[in-house]
Amino acid sequence: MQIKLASNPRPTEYKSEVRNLNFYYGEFNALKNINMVMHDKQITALIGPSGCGKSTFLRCFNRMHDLYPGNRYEGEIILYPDDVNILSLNVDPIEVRMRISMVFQKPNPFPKSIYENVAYGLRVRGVKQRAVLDEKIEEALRNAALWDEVKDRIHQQAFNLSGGQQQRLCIARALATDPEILLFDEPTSALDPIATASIEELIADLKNKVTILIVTHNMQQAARVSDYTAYMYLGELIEFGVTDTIFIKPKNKQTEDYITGRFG
Ligand SMILES: Nc1ncnc2c1ncn2[C@@H]1O[C@H](COP(=O)(O)OP(=O)(O)OP(=O)(O)O)[C@@H](O)[C@H]1O
Repeated sequence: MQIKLASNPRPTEYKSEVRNLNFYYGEFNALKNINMVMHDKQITALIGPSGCGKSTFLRCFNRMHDLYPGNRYEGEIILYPDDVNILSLNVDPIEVRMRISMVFQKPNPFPKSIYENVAYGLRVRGVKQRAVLDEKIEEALRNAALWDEVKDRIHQQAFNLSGGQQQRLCIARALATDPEILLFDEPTSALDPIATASIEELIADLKNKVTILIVTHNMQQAARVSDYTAYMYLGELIEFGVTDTIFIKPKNKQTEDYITGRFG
């Protein structure tokens, strides 16, 4: 369906704008004509029943699908302020992934020290000076609310950390290279309630620094952390709007049925 955007859109308020996006796994049309905006330094949640296309949509933003043959995009994902269509064949997916980082469902640190995990992306970008690395790593760990817990054992194996700490380490790793957008694919589904609460708190704090798109199965989580919510069903974007409106007074019956647990 066509989503009506603000009548006088001011792109400076947007970090990204999705225009007529279709995505195909081979012949299968997994995303159908999606139109949506992402507001700058705000949190947008993607919700909807299993298989509706949330992860597929999220993965378009860092061109993850390019890694597999037979996948095809149509339409545009515009990144502001420079107005670049990140799906364009002229745009290098590696460039896109420098600007748009992803945190996965299960914490996936590398089999390296805490320090080297966070240093990884910086080293790929050619940062060599020890003082610069030290400074950037401390900043990223502080921003991921992990510094105080690890500062005395920063050269120890990342696998020694708890699940929640490992996920915060993955967030620090993603933050170290100063991305403009952070993508989260169900970042707390493998964590206990206490670790989940600390990650949610962290995500809420991060929006001062970065624009966030988060896929979650957990509607309470979407309601707690996000500013905007998109409800998807069978590859379509059914409704998009301010989170409070979507949860309290959705316009679409399908959204309402899902939110109230009558469906899905
Ligand atoms: N690699 C693939 N090849 C073919 N079809 C796929 C592939 N990955 C996902 N799909 C299909 O695309 C549709 C959307 O899947 P997707 O994983 O994006 O949904 P989702 O909303 O994230 O689901 P969940 O909440 O269960 O993780 C589903 O019908 C799924 O079966």
